[in-house]
Amino acid sequence: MNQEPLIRVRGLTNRFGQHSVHEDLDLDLYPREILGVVGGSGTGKSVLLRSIVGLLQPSAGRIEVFGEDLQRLSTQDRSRVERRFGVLFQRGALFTSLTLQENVALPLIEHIGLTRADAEALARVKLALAGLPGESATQYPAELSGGMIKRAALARALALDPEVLFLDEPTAGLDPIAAAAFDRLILTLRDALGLSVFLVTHDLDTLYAACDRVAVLSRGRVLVADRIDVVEDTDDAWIHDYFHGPRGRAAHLAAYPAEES
Ligand SMILES: Nc1ncnc2c1ncn2[C@@H]1O[C@H](COP(=O)(O)OP(=O)(O)OP(=O)(O)O)[C@@H](O)[C@H]1O
Repeated sequence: MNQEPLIRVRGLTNRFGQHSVHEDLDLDLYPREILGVVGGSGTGKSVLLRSIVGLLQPSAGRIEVFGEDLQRLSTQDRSRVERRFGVLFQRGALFTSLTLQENVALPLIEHIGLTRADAEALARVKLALAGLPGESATQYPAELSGGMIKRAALARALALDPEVLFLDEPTAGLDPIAAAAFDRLILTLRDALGLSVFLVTHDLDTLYAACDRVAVLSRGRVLVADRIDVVEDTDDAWIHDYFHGPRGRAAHLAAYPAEES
């Protein structure tokens, strides 16, 4: 890509005691791209996400975001940078005792100081943006399907108009139809809002349907980060098993039906 990356990770190292998760890891996220991050269980996908969004202090390395080195910033400047991120965590984490519009309004009240009425009005816009019907605004998470909860969590991640969206396994636990609809929503939001998306996933269909590039984590580093056709052809045992196993082949054929013979 001949653009400057929005996020540049260099030499990232993360260790927990004797356990090394990342060793000298490099990765870039470019403007308006959807980057899928995959790898076996425990390869450090979530730890990488948490390092970038500032929830985890890396053992070593540099993370530049919007041209600024996160580690060199004051706490105040860091939170200014981190406000430009929207994060959807693996377990959705909505407050069960709040309605959807109250959940989404919360960051608007806390971070921007909107009045409750204004925040809830804006929250309803965000819920609509995430594809939820108007009546869902006054519902509680327990009243909703898994797919709707994911959409509500996405609406909350979008509350502060982020430039970069971090999604940790957004389609986990969704049925295939809801998962495919969520993939389309991510694409639509990227196109409409010009977002860049860092998407940790195990979902092969999401990789084919939504991602511009795929980064594979293995043995503490990024083994390859490229278009999916290049990644598929990378000579590595895990990549071979993942992309050329039965599920991988099915996802590939769904994306390229003309190849079916
Ligand atoms: N705070 C922590 N303290 C100690 N070890 C940790 C901590 N956070 C993560 N780890 C370890 O780091 C490794 C990578 O964890 P991580 O959650 O990033 O994996 P992952 O690739 O996202 O896995 P999965 O696909 O199963 O979600 C794991 O071995 C995990 O136990």
